[in-house]
Amino acid sequence: MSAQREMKEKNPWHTPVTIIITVIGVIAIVALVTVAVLQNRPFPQKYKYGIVLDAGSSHTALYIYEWPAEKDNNTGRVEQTHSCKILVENALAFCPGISSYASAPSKAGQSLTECMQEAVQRVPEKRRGETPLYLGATAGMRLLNMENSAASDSVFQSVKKALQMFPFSYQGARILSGQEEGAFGWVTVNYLDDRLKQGLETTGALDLGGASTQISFVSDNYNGSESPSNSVTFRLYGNDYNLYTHSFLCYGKDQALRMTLAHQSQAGPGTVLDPCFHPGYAEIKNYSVLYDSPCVSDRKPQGAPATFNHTGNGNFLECQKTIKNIFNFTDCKYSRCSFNGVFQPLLQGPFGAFSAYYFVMNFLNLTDTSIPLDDVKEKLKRYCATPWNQIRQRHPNIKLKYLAEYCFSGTYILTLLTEGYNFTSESYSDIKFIEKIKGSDAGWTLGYMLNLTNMIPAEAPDSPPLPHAGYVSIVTVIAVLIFILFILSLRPLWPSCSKQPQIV
Ligand SMILES: Nc1ccn([C@@H]2O[C@H](COP(=O)(O)OP(=O)(O)OP(=O)(O)O)[C@@H](O)[C@H]2O)c(=O)n1
Ligand SMILES: [Ca+2]
Repeated sequence: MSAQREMKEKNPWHTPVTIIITVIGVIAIVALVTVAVLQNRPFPQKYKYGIVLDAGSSHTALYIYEWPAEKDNNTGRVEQTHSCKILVENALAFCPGISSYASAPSKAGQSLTECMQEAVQRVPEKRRGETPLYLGATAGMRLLNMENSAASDSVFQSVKKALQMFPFSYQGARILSGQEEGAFGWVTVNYLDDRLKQGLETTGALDLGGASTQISFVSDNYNGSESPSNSVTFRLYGNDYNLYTHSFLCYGKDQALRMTLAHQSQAGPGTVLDPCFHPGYAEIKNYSVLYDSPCVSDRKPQGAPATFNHTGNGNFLECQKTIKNIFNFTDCKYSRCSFNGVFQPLLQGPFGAFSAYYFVMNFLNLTDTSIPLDDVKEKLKRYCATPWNQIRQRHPNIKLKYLAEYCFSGTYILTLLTEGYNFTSESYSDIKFIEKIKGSDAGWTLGYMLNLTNMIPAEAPDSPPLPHAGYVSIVTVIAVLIFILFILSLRPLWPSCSKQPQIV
């Protein structure tokens, strides 16, 4: 025992100096790591907000987006946090967009109030003043503007007045061009999929609205020289994109239905036996309502009675034949065309098909594009041939107007994709019917806001060479190494083996 005590007494590690040095070393390392952690600690998340109103032909919807305040310019992080559908029903329009207020413009502004009040609740008070608010109108207002520009101006006046009453930073209300609508839909899809930031192959965008439809994609054999009006170029995160885009006005599903019906009603006044509606479907419809659109107004039959009897006979193949009549496949002055003499390069890459593409195919249980196209047609054939009273019984909760049109809409979608845009049995499986991507709705609104707020930089943003955790780990390792080196440097003071006392 006494030998042990003697050894302890002689051990230089137990001298006050080495103990003090060790304690100071440990304190220094702890202090260094604490400073590194605190200094680089991520700030508590603060968010910024942006609001976009999508004034479509058949409805208006409000979207709120948010992103971390300190990442304004670094993107990849803007997300939709809330959406609100403006629900108004009046006798004239089933679920009207702002263009249906042409005869009572003041109501257009009023119709937005409820969703705007919701937006006020959703955006924290101190952020409201800096939150940009945009309204973009699409094909419904394009058509109204063509038909009656004074009425279109009054609708915008009413909408502007209403929006300016709210505590946001109002940035304007305007009609988007078809090109913008197509291009921003493409930006949204690729942004949400993180394809732009990583420079990955992009996804094409297919948008089917009520009054227009857009197709946008990047094709290696398109540089914009053939048909420059279809070209949109972007530089995003250091990559150049040459996008092909086209918007077909009047080829949204509601206007396409009007055109198809107008074509059929030209056969003679009275009854229209429509293969795109179920057997047993019969409704008296008004000619003036059918022809109340610039898409069909020039075809209005002269001296026709006020109404016609719209009856269905549910025949997919006949329906497809009838729908083909609204496309012109003969005139093309380019190397290749989709339809109506519009240039379209070779289809390329995967496609995301959203809005009515999704609503309709989802209802019909046909969103799975791994099902061969022939089987999809077979299913639709059976669906169209199902009697109207059975369809009504099967879907008691779906509004009759929507329900009656799904056979037409499904057939129109397949016709547009295969005959119009030239998707084949093989390339059909490149299409994905989508509603949302990572919680945000697919559509032009997000791309529009990202563009107007300059939130997608042209060049790849500089990022710190190391992430926070990496930085802290490296500082810790270096500090520990320095400490070990220091201990090693005290080696001469270590007790040597030869001096070890013998225990007997
Ligand atoms: N659950 C839903 C919602 C909408 N629709 C229909 O889908 C079509 C397109 O809707 P939407 O994409 O909302 O069109 P808009 O944006 O209003 O029209 P546009 O883009 O042409 O201005 C409309 O015929 C609408 O009646 C549908 O069948 N089922
Ligand atoms: Ca739309």
